[in-house]
Formats: sequence, C-alpha cells, structure tokens
Amino acid sequence: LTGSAVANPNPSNFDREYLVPVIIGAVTPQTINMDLDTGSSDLWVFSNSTPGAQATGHVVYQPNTCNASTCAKLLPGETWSIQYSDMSSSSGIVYSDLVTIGGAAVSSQAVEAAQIVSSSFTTDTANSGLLGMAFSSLNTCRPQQQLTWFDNIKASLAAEVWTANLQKGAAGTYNFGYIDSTAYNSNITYTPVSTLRGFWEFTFSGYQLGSSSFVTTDMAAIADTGTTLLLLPSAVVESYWAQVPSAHLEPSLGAYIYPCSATPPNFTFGIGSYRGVVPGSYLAYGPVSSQWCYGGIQSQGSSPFSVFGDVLLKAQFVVFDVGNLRIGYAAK
Ligand SMILES: COc1ccc(CN)cc1O
Repeated sequence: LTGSAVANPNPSNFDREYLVPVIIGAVTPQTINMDLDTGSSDLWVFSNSTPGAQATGHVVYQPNTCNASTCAKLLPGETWSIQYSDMSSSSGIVYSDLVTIGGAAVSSQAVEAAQIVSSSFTTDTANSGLLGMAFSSLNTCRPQQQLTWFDNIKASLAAEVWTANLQKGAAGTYNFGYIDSTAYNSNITYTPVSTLRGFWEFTFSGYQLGSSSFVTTDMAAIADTGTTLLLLPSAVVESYWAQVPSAHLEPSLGAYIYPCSATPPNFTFGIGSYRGVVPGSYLAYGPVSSQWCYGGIQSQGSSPFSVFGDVLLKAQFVVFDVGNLRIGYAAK
C-alpha cells in the first residue's frame, strides 16, 4: 500500500501553511482540507460540535453515527485539548471513523471533533483541521491516548516512511509508504531522530548566513510542517538580518522586518557534510506595509531547539523515516 496527496499552499497568503484534502467518513464521506503538522499529534477537525460563530466559513465534519460497522462511533468519555506554540488552541470530543489520505485508508482513526477553537483558527477559513504527524506520545486524547493516522497505517504501507515535497507558491506532494526517486536531485542525507520530546527532533551540523563562512556547531532542531517560518537562536537571527541594510527587530511585532526592496541572504544548513540551501527569496515572508517586509527567519526565543518550518522545508525533499527513526534531506 502507498498513498500520495497534494499539499496546497494556503491560497491567500505567502505559503503560511500547506493544506491536504482528507476524506473522512465511509457512509457520508466529506473532504476536509487540513494542515498536515509534523509538530503535533492530534487529528482534529472543525465539526458540528463547533459553535457556529467559531466555525463560520469552515467545512465542518458531520460524523454519521448510523448503526453499521462502517459508521462513525463516538468514543465515550474521550476528550482532547491542545495548545500550540503560537498560543492558539482547540479542544473537544472524539469519534472513530474512516480517514483516507491520498488513497491510503485507516478504518478506525480517532477523529477529534472541536467543541472550541481559538480565534486564529476561526479566521483561517482555508484550514478546517490539523493532521498531526509527530509521534503519538504527544496525542492529547484522554483517558485513552490515541494514535496518529500514520501510526495506524504504517504497518500496511510498503515502507514505514513518508515524504514531504513542498513548493514555494505552488502545489507540492506528501507521499506515504515510498520514496519517489524522481523528486530530488542529490543523495538523501539521513540523520537520527530523537523521539524523547515527541517531535521530529534531530541535530544539524551548523549553518551559513549568506556568503559568510559556514559555522560548524551541532544544534538541535525539529522539522515542523505546521510552523510557517524558520526559527533560530536569537544571536544567529541577529547576525543574519545584520546583512540586510535597515533590517531591524520591530518591537511592536516582536519580529525582524526589512525593506521590501531588498532580497534576504541565502540560509544554508548542514546535516553532516550535506549542505541544504534555502534561497533568500524563500526568506521573504510578506509585506507588513508598503515599505517593510516580514522576515522568514525569526528567533526561536526560549525554545531549546530550532524550528525548521515551511520556509526551509519547501526548499528540500524531506524523508520522515518512521521505521528507522531518522530524517533525510535532499536538494531538488
Ligand atoms: C492558527 O493556525 C495554526 C496554529 C497552530 C498550528 C500548529 N503549529 C497550525 C496552524 O495552522
């Protein structure tokens, strides 16, 4: 078994997130566009349990709890509640239902129906749920923790692996169970993943800012498709933006902005001896005014790891190798 699904950048703004059409339900299937998120492990959707004012503009999951084996089933007493690093949150109840992604189906997947969503979810009307693809240890369902879609399907797949091939301003692909050797043009460099924090956490071997020399230093990072930007230690971020005249940390935004007339420098990361290049044009996130643009590299703050978000991931072919607990990067 294998699967392949399209990854559509959020239509309105600057590749803020990538949405995947997910088919939920057997008796009355619904296609729900969801943000595949390697930084979390809950599969949750806007639903008929979400207050109307919070669900306006969203497709909502309507579980068909009919009386056959293929119907949705409420999991009695199960609830979930999650808060993300951007302080957004959601919570609700849990059903079991058929969930198909790119032709690969899980018959009894925990589908977490939202009863409450925070405002930034409500306003993001292109996104009707999150599809957690981190490790199941982070799943918030209680009292019985639930498995991610990938954990449920992995034994049926040709290989316990999936890949992300995101694109700048264009549709990309998530493939499940196989590696498409036509999708990249360098060898894939793998490095071990630590699951101790439940994320796709790994060590990268250093970085290069623009045309400066490569700084060799082991650093921790997570690969997070659910984070838009590239988050690095504040000292590195300061050095990066120092290369752009007039770029500065804007106190009112808590973020670096730079003159839209400038193109930011490239960012290169190391995985062992592999060098992954993020073109400067990928690090231009979008305008905050007619003159000033929001940088694609920002500080990781007090986080103990950097966050390789979409602005970096879209420049690479990325292999999430669950079977071997490793992550792979290749140029494309
Ligand atoms: C408000 O939108 C989101 C909040 C948090 C995540 C997960 N990092 C994904 C989102 O699309």
